Amino acid sequence: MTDTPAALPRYEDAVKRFRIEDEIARLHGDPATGINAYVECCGRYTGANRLALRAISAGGELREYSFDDLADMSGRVGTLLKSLGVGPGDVVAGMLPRIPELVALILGTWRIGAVYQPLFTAFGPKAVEHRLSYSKAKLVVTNPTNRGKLDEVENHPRIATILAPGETLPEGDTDFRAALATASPDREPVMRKGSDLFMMMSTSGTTGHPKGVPVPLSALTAFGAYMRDAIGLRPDDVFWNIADPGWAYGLYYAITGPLLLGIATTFYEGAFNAKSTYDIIERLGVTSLAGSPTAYRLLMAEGPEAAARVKGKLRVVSSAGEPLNPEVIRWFDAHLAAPIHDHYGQTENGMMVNNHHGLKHLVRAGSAGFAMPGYRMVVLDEAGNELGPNQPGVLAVDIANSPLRWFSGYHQAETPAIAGGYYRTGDTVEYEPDGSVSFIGRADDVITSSGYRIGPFDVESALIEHPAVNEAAVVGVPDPQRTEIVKAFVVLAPAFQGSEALAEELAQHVKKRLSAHSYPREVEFVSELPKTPSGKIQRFLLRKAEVEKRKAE
Ligand SMILES: CC(C)(COP(=O)(O)OP(=O)(O)OC[C@H]1O[C@@H](n2cnc3c(N)ncnc32)[C@H](O)[C@@H]1OP(=O)(O)O)[C@@H](O)C(=O)NCCC(=O)NCCSC(=O)CC(=O)O
Repeated sequence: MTDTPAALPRYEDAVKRFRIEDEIARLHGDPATGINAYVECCGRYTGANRLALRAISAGGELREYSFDDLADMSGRVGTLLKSLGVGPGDVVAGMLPRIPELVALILGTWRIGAVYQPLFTAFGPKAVEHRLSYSKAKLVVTNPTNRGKLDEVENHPRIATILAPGETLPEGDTDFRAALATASPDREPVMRKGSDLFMMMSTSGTTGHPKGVPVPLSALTAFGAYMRDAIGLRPDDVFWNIADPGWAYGLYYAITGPLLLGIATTFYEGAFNAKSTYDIIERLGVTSLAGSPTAYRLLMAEGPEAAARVKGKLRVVSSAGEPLNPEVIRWFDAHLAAPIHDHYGQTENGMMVNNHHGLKHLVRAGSAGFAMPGYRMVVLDEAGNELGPNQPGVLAVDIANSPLRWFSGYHQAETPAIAGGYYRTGDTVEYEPDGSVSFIGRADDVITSSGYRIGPFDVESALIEHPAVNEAAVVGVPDPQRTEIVKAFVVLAPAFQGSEALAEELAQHVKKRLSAHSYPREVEFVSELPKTPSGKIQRFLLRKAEVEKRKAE
């Protein structure tokens, strides 16, 4: 290790606060007894009629569930999974909206020592097929809205479907609700090691399809630390993280994190809009809100009158997924009287750089924040040397000196981001002498849109499936609402002519086949794409030209 740069004066402090071994020992008495995520997030809070979940249906009906209710439901899920042949280490996938059964499914999966894989409900068959093929999931649990997509997935595993009254069960499926009604709620948790997996996530990179991110049980320590130190969650908070649990921020910190601390979480089944968000904040008296800047910009766009009715209600607001604009910080202060703090993380390792609501000395307005205690974050040059303040480089985790770090490589795929004792995030940053970090951008072609991380290769692959498309290059272009939007440059097959109708058809094709959130909102037809002499598409040239074009407008 080179000298600790001045940027990280709080690093020793961090190591003292969080040693994974100490934390696991604290939670379990003796690490040799093992760990079970259901016990951590539910089992140990039963018997006190303690609130665990407020679930608001799409129609606005509020139902509350205690940890005891979730223990009962997840026990039944565990029994059902066992009867379907699922055992410790097997993967169970869930493609469900934010309904109480989703929490029961996740906890029940963990209870029997199995691994939960989220499938975002906006995914089309192509995105689902890829994820199920590498995870080798033994079962998918879904609902009728999403069930049809699985028919287009080759070699899909067994399916359990959650039916509403009056809906018919597709042939061969297990009726999830009916099976739970008769299953025993008594299910002894299967204890595992800290290095065993309990989630299988996925994330997009520049090249190839999304890769699996295996999450070991030891990550619970990091998830709890984020909730306590960065979100600053308190027992008296009414907490709502609006992120979808189909992705890391939602699964880690809308479900796992609050339940781990024994604090209730909130689900709203309906689609996001500013009005319903204000309604729910007012109705439940939400005091701690988490979500992405796009969601916050949409709240701003609703105007000060809409904000006025919840002004002063929010104690703290946390923002993740994209850099937070200073304008949002000012607006939240003026119209909601709420401190909104920027937090940074990735599916790999979770949140790592934050303005900590719970640690006031680790806040610097306008910056991305400080390394979370438990992580030693550094900035590296291309050769892998640690840089000092005010020098741009790649943000990285010093593996040996970050006790909360848990990511150790992609599922059955190379992980060039881990090398020389560091994990490189792929984000370009620099830091101030006080250790606060400022973001400059991505060091690769990954697109950040509405807080989602979108891999251009996936979108290009979906476009090329369309008969009109010969070649495609996909880049992120700046957008005031969504940070970036996906733009596709398309070279058409000879028999086709570019038109608005064809652009729309291509967008819809990607939306249906790949995912509703990653379709190109702009399509430009071009005669050729810029390439290197070896034939590699130079996306950065397209992006640069777009940025310049937009500046000139
Ligand atoms: C800010 C938002 C609430 C705004 O929601 P919107 O609905 O306006 O827009 P969107 O971008 O989600 O959706 C784009 C399009 O997909 C559609 N769509 C969205 N969800 C859908 C679903 N479940 N089923 C079918 N369609 C769906 C929308 O209607 C919309 O269509 P149309 O365009 O036709 O209107 C949302 O984008 C959001 O929650 N973003 C945060 C994402 C997030 O959690 N990021 C953290 C991940 S960070 C993380 O986990 C780390 C990592 O990434 O590695």
